[in-house]
Amino acid sequence: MSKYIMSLDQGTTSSRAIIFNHNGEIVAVAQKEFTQIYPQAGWVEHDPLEIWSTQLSVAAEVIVKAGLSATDIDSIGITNQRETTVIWDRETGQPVYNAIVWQDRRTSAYCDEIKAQGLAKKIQDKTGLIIDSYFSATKAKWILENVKGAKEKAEAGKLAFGTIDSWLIWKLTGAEKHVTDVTNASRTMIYNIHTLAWDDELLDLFGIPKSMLPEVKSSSEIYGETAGKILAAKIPIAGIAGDQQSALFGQMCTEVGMVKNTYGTGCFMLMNIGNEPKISANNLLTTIAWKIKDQVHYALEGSIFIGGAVVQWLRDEMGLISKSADVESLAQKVKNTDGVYIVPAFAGLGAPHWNQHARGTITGLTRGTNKSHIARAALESIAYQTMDVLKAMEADAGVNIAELRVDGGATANDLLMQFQADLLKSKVIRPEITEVTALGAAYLAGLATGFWNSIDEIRSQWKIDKTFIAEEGIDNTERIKGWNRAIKAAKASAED
Ligand SMILES: Nc1ncnc2c1ncn2[C@@H]1O[C@H](COP(=O)(O)OP(=O)(O)O)[C@@H](O)[C@H]1O
Ligand SMILES: O=P(O)(O)OC[C@H](O)CO
Repeated sequence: MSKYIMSLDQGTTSSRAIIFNHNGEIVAVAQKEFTQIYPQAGWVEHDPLEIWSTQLSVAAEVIVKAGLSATDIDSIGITNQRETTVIWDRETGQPVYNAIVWQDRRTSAYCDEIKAQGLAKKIQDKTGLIIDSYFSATKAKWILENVKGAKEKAEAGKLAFGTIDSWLIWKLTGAEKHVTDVTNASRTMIYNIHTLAWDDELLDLFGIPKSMLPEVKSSSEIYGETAGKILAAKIPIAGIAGDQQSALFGQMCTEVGMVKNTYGTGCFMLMNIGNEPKISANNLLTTIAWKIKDQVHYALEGSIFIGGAVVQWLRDEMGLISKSADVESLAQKVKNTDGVYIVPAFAGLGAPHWNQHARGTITGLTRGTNKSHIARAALESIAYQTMDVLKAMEADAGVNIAELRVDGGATANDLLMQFQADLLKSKVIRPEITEVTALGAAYLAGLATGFWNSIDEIRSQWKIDKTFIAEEGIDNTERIKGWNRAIKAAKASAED
């Protein structure tokens, strides 16, 4: 029996490949960043061919790094940045346009239009989603309407639509398989999460021909195998999940009520809500967590567009730090922000505010404000946004969330994690393996091939690195007031 699983983690800023052993431990990692394309304000694109070439090269590299050969790999799990939309020509395999990234806001005005037509409830009831340019449907519509000849070709069945998982599998299988899984489909705004089918009425609304769409599969099954010489052996592809759902699974939030928050470029909090797709009354999304065999699990999700990216902004645009990790020591030089708040609404505000036009805002500046206050306010903004989502989730679920499992790059920051625990008054639990996104997809693949026999077998692999507990006696009333004032200011620019 082969002893390893390879996870391909295609993220917003980099393509990664990680090899895990049977104990769920990391054997090797390879990573490549790729180009972010900003054609105009609010637009974000990726070159699908660069996504493919970086992903393929890290897959080959990680096998060598681990000292293995392709035949040692039992199967591949794929996890990906979600919503990002690729449309390609079935015959030539060439994308007809760059991938339009989840952060891209070009379809905001159209989204406002369909909201004004009163479609919000219908769309949320069917898809679990809140109308926003974040999701794939309006991005696909934009490509079909703005790329010359695309609409006609699509109608003639010559084009294929896919989220990044579909695109990678199409490439990995040598144009054999055009598939996706339920988790990715549930981010498109054209997939009915109750009937588990593409929704004809919504396809009509967005002008997307059904013939373009991938076949929707479960998250854990053998979809196909790598073609020819792509990886020096034919390896089954056996797991797919959008990266946030994959992290929920990798965190082993397999019981109803368990919650994780991933602190990466954005922050994404998901709660397992079991087998019924409860629609949020508090501006959260309902999404599919995974489907294993015939069992569908749903999740409530709060998506925050700018999380760790506010630290990148301090580094790249403000020049206050030279590497992300330096934000902690800079912020630690002051005891508090002295009343300064940053609302990093650089791409509007996601959950629970859903304001496409809000702008990033700094409030509370005084003559004495220095770099450290700004660094601290930037870090705290990640925690405050998380608090807003958690409160909405508690209201929806009617429970007190006493424990939050955390992962992602910014969880390395102890100052942030402690502040988060203080603010939420919940336990913030960081596991030993923070690469849970990749691990989740590896588990899904390994469960399909029999590499692992059951969820019970893998549950014990999840281990705590550190638990952050709120300091006793902290009163958050004043600082939360200040945050709410700052949020108002960020929204005010949209009202004008
Ligand atoms: N020590 C740190 N403190 C705060 N943020 C950090 C730290 N280290 C990394 N980050 C942030 O974490 C993000 C990267 O996390 P990662 O999980 O790799 O994200 P993604 O998968 O979205 O690319 C970056 O936005 C970076 O600024
Ligand atoms: O690539 P990440 O980790 O920033 O995740 C992006 C999310 O999937 C967007 O919904």
